Amino acid sequence: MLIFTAPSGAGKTTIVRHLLKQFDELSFSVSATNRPLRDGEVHGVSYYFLSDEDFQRCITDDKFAEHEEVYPGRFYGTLKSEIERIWAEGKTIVFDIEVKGATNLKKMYPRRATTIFINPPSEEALFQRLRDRSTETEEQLRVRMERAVMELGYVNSFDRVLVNDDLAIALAEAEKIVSGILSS
Ligand SMILES: Nc1ncnc2c1ncn2[C@@H]1O[C@H](COP(=O)(O)OP(=O)(O)OP(=O)(O)O)[C@@H](O)[C@H]1O
Ligand SMILES: Nc1nc2c(ncn2[C@@H]2O[C@H](COP(=O)(O)O)[C@@H](O)[C@H]2O)c(=O)[nH]1
Repeated sequence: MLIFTAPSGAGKTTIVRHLLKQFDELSFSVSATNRPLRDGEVHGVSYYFLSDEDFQRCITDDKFAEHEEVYPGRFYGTLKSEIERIWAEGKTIVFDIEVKGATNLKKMYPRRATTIFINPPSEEALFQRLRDRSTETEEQLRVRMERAVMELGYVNSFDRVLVNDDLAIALAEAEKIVSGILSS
C-alpha cells in the first residue's frame, strides 16, 4: 500500500495521477464521499459520489476501512471492498487521503503500508495553489485553509516526506520512491 497524504492543495492528486500513468503495478483506491462532483470528475473514477443517506448507511453497515468527516458535513471514506478489489488484482494500492485516515490505515496495516506526506514549500504557496485551482467558494476555501494548517503539523508523523515545490522535481522524486518500494 502506498498512502499519499497532505493538506488539501499540496499536490496529492497531481502526483498520484502521474504515478498511475508510470507504473502498471499501481491501482488507485477510489474513495467514497458525499461532496458534490467538481467539473471533470467522474463517478467511480475520481470518487464514488454518494448521497448523505447512502454514506451514512455505509457507515452503519461497516463498509468502511476508515472514514472521516473532513469538513463539516463532508465525509470521505475508504471502502473495504475497494481494498479487496485491488488486492484481488495483485496490484499495489495507492491512496490519496487526509492525515487522520492515513494514520488509521497505517495502524491497520503497519507492515504493508508506506505513508508519504507531500509537503508544500510554504503555507502561502499552498493557499495560493488552492485559490488558483478555483474549485472552492470563498467560504469553502477558508475552511480548507484552516484545516490545512492543522494537517501541516502532521509532517513528521509519516514514513516519508516529499517536498512539492518544483513539480518536475517532485514527480521525479515520487517515481524514485515508488520504484524503490516496488523493487523491495
Ligand atoms: N509543484 C506545483 N507547483 C505549482 N502548482 C502545483 C504544483 N503541484 C500541484 N499544483 C497545482 O496545485 C493545485 C492543487 O493540486 P492538487 O489538486 O493535486 O492537490 P491535492 O493535494 O490533491 O488537493 P485536494 O486534497 O484538495 O484534492 C492544482 O491546481 C495543481 O495543478
Ligand atoms: N480519510 C479520508 N480522506 C480522504 C479520502 N478520500 C479523499 N480524502 C481526502 O479528503 C480531502 C478533500 O478531498 P477533495 O477531493 O474534496 O479535495 C483531501 O485531503 C483528500 O485526500 C478517504 O477515503 N479517506
